[in-house]
Amino acid sequence: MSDQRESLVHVRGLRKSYGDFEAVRGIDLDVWRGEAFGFLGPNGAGKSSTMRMIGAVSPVSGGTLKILGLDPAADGPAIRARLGVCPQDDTLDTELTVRENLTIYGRYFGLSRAECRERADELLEFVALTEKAKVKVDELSGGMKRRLTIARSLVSKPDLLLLDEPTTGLDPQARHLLWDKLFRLKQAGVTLIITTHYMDEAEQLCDRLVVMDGGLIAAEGSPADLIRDYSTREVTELRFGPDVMLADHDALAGKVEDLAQRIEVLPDRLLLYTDDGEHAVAQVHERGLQPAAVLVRRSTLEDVFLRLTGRTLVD
Ligand SMILES: Nc1ncnc2c1ncn2[C@@H]1O[C@H](COP(=O)(O)OP(=O)(O)OP(=O)(O)O)[C@@H](O)[C@H]1O
Repeated sequence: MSDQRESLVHVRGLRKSYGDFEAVRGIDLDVWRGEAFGFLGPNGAGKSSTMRMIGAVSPVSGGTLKILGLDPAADGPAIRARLGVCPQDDTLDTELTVRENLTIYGRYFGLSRAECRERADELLEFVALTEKAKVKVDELSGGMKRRLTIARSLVSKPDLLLLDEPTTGLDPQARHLLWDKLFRLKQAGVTLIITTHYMDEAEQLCDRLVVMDGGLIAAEGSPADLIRDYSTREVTELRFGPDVMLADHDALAGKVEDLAQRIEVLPDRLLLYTDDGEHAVAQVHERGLQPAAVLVRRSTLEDVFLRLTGRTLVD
């Protein structure tokens, strides 16, 4: 059967070096039209380096990269004209009003003044900033600035939108509002590529993602696939005070390890990976263990990451 999907970003053996240091060490992936694709990984994993190469603003050190079917070494300007980019740091013009930030960008993309005004109004409404149109950017909250940056990246009606850690530094309410906007864009058919070190963000937004660590891809799949392949249905957390854990680390782990398919020992908790959390809890009590708190929860991408790398995502 032939593959009907259109690869907007085609990556094979991609590498990025800074001097002697290799930040991206040979990765393979495809981003298909219409999906929301995520790069999940801790600080320094190589997500931004990969994103900058996909944005055609940082040269490739090795391997193959095609963006919208074009080679960034030869067709950088043509690629950049067709992408929307929302960088990690806000790069808005603080001297200008909210609206002017959009209209100026429209002019840059060759829209007429009337088209710029129309597009700016449409986008301000989409990101819920119509009431702030005449305000200077300096006066906006962090969440509003992020929404304006996203609006700006949409001025040229791109097929592919790159978002580098879109919600880092935002409060929970601002994050949820932004997720809602990104979700609507996805529904409208915009292909999204998102880097994040928040597992909940990856779970909420991404159809498919790669877990990156140390410049390599540790795993790839949908959030549900990754959880199925690399974790159990449930996780039982046994929380202890730090003093107990430090003193009885191995002894505690030894008392419960046969109850689970896998256990993880964290500074304040033991994690028991089993499909039946309630059963594990009953056994723990039967064995006379007295954790300060017990929690049975479903597995998340954080558990996948811990399994793959032995580390938590946000240390
Ligand atoms: N311009 C540069 N020169 C030298 N080293 C760099 C440069 N940019 C990134 N690095 C290094 O490359 C590694 C990967 O960085 P990168 O920013 O791609 O990771 P990341 O996964 O995006 O992390 P973060 O979440 O912190 O942005 C890090 O060790 C970083 O210090």
